[in-house]
Amino acid sequence: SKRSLHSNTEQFQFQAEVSRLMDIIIHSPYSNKDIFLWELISNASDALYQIKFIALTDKEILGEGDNTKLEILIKLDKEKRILSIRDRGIGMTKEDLIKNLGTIAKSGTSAFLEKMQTSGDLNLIGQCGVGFYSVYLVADNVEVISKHNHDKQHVWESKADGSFVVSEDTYNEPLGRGTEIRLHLREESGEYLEESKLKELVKKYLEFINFPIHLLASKETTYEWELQN
Ligand SMILES: COC(=O)c1c(O)cc(O)c(Cl)c1CCC(=O)Nc1cc(O)c(OC)cc1O
Repeated sequence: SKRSLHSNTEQFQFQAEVSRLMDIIIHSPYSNKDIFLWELISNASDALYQIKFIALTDKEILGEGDNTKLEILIKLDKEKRILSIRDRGIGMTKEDLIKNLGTIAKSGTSAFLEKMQTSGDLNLIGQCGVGFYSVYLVADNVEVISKHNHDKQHVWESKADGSFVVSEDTYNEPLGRGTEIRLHLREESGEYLEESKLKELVKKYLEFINFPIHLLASKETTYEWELQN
């Protein structure tokens, strides 16, 4: 197999429920795939709230410089067809990556899976904290890079064969703190590399998000929205 780009790579199997959920999502006739962006932006917002809450009593936890900027960055890389959503939230340790993205330990998830299988209503997905998996509506390969204050930076990557790998990240730029989701978009999902589409979607969600969102459309162009609230 392809030599891994990272050092000490470990391979894991998705929990059975996760594989089933991914199959439902990948094969869902679901027309409105836009929900993946909402799920990622709201996960980023949750992670930013978590670090902001801890910082109320522990000022040092934010570090200094860029690490103190509680914001969400969306980057479009048209050449590589990668859409990435980055936050400086609390981030995840290696164990968090394995637990949070490999198992759906949430209670009632299997009941939810049944309901969604029949109703096909993917909008429910955010209810059980499994909104992350909506990325498979638009991406065939997903990398999650994360840096938590209590661990080194790691990268999680899902494989087409239903497994995933977690490695120490000796390759990507240091995040400082937080998580970056890198979506290798499917052939038919190129619309999510268009600035106009992203601007329209981000504007729609802005009223629900209490952190700045920056869209880095290309090396030259960055869009910043002042907070609506
Ligand atoms: C801490 O959350 C994150 O680092 C994070 C983020 O900043 C942006 C994202 O798009 C995502 Cl997906 C995450 C991870 C969120 C997550 O999956 N949390 C999570 C999931 C679980 O199944 C769980 O059950 C034990 C606990 C979780 O925190």
